[in-house]
Amino acid sequence: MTAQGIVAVDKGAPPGGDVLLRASDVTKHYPLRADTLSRRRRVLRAVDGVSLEVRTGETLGIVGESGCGKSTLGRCLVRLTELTGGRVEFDGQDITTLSARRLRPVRPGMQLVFQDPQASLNPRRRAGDIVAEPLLVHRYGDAAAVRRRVAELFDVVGLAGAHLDRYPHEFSGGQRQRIGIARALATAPKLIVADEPVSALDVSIQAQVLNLFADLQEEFALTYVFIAHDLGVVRHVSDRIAVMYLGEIVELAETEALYEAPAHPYTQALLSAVPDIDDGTQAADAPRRERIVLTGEVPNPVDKPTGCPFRTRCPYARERCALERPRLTLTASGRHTACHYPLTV
Ligand SMILES: Nc1ncnc2c1ncn2[C@@H]1O[C@H](COP(=O)(O)OP(=O)(O)OP(=O)(O)O)[C@@H](O)[C@H]1O
Repeated sequence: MTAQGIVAVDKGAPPGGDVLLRASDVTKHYPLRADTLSRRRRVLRAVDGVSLEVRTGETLGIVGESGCGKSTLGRCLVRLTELTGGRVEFDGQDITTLSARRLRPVRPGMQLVFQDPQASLNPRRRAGDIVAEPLLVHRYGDAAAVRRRVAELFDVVGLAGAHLDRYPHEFSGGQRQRIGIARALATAPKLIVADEPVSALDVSIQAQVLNLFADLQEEFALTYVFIAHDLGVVRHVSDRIAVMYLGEIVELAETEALYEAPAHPYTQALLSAVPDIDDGTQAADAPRRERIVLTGEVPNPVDKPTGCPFRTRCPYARERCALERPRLTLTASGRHTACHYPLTV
């Protein structure tokens, strides 16, 4: 157990499986009302040119401060949000522009678990009906088969014996999230995008739900995209981590490499704000991180800085950073970073 009560999951080397999900230059821009004076159409760049791959069986963590576009990206990846540009391939199929009818057989394979089980479960529906819904939508079988499957799913998420005819408010927060997970598992997905699945829960419950995610991954060979703002949480579940800032990925690396030697100044600053967690693996004389306090506000995604999006807060910014947008590129140490002057090469 760590100081946070989270059992450290040894993920070992990231599975070198096939690519299950590939995002290429994904953008999601929200148009704002036209400015009456200039008549300029302004857009909010929630996701701004994201490319990434998720391999079968791995967990890709996505971290970043509130508003950086994590949820929007997660929804784009499973096409719950229409993309403004770019492309998403899932299981070898380009799903970017599939019609609702053509998307229907693809949907069971990719599911979303939401942050707030209170808000994402219909309060007027019984727990059993909530979990049965995707089975009915995707015509799983007759009523008896659906009932059996629902009972099996409750068992799988650790709610064996729970009253299926109770309403969400009759369950605890952790139990409600287990119901959300059971609903996501109902259609036997390959991919689960979990959007801050534990941030609404007490710390002691967080550990249990994170361990459930780990067990389910092993049992059902699941692939996860795990979105969180909490770097401590994401470290314990992820094989690789993508760090987002203002709608862009600024660094993508294997978890330990990222924590040991961040290449992007933003990652370095984020990590420096995380208290060192004693999970028994650190040497007693291991150096402590120096806290880097970023000055200035996160810029508005409507008026992003020219060049590097982070340059207005970057302690190392130089002239080139204002002129040229750095692309996410592979460095010699095997990580991807979008920085003209990475800290680790
Ligand atoms: N439907 C929408 N219409 C307009 N703007 C939106 C919409 N959804 C999100 N945004 C904006 O897009 C940006 C990214 O939001 P998003 O929720 O994806 O970020 P996030 O990193 O998940 O933040 P949080 O952790 O707070 O949920 C924000 O500036 C947000 O205000």
